[in-house]
Amino acid sequence: MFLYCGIACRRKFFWCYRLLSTYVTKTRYLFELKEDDDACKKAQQTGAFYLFHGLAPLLQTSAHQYLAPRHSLLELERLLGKFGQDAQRIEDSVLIGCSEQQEAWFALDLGLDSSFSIRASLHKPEMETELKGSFIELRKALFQLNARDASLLSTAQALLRWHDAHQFCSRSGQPTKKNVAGSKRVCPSNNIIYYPQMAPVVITLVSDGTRCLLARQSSFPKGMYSALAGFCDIGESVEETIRREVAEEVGLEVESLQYCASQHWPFPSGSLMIACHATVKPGQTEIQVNLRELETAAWFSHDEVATALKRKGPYTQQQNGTFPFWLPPKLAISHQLIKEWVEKQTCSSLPA
Ligand SMILES: NC(=O)C1=CN([C@@H]2O[C@H](COP(=O)(O)OP(=O)(O)OC[C@H]3O[C@@H](n4cnc5c(N)ncnc54)[C@H](O)[C@@H]3O)[C@@H](O)[C@H]2O)C=CC1
Ligand SMILES: [Mg+2]
Repeated sequence: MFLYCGIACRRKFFWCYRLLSTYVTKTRYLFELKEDDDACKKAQQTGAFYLFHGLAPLLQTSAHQYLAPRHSLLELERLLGKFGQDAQRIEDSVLIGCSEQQEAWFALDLGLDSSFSIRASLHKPEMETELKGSFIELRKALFQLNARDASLLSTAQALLRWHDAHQFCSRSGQPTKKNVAGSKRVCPSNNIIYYPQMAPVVITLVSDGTRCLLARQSSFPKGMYSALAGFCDIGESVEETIRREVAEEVGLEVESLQYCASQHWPFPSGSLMIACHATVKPGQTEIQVNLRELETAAWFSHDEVATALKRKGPYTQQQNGTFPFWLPPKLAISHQLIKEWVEKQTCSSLPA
């Protein structure tokens, strides 16, 4: 969809009109809100707020799914007033996106202590009743949200967590101040700017040509296997991380690395998951599991993996005491990576 629109430029009275897509318009609007505190404050007047409590989003249940309700500034001010909290607390909110009609979306945590309100966490049950919802841990709810809400709430949680953990300048020890959008914090005593950070993680599906290697950490739900994942060490390229992680975790050497996709992942504190395929070097298929990192790892055939992709939960214990072999749900990037491998294998086995 294309429309005519005006983009407010820094220089007063200078407007340029040209054909821009809705996406570009939206992107430029968000950029403006991050750069201009007054514009962002104005956007809060007509904007909508996603609420959190102790980093758990407010959710409502609807037909086996969770919905994330939004509240206007007026509703939020009323709520804070009712619970004896200062409306200044709204200054803790962070910008997380906007609609195509340029309604700005913010996230606010009502449970974290802030300079505007301490001991806020006391009101959680009463707030849930008032808001007709529950504050549910994101880890439990993520896969029962639609893709848009999952992405917005993941961003919001990572950003709220980052602000909560970066209240002070690591050089001067003085309190830092966030800009209105929450895209940075500044130390007033030395002007050091802190930007929200995320940790790059590589997730790799290793193949030997016909089988793929899947592994379990003891913290995974019973029966679930996934591709190998690991944080990038400082100074490493993505390719170096893949080679090191595969060697560390399963004792194999890989080559023919191929990028698949990426995804923001809010756990443990905001990661950029970079998904890749890799092939083991010829003759290197014997797995040596690093038990400090993994519970187990094994090679799986195309048919085993294709069947597991189609399997639907709940994955309950079977009569023989074991759990069925299953794979991460659709929203997880590992699912996409494994699905892509299955599709490639299917194509390559078709007669030419
Ligand atoms: N979205 C998805 O489909 C999947 C996501 N993951 C995520 O990938 C991430 C990395 O996987 P792991 O196998 O746990 O990594 P890993 O193999 O690097 O091992 C984790 C260890 O790395 C160290 N570490 C180094 N840098 C770290 C950092 N910035 N933050 C935290 N720990 C750091 C810690 O000692 C930690 O115990 C996890 O957060 C996990 O949630 C894992 C599998 C699937
Ligand atoms: Mg790992």
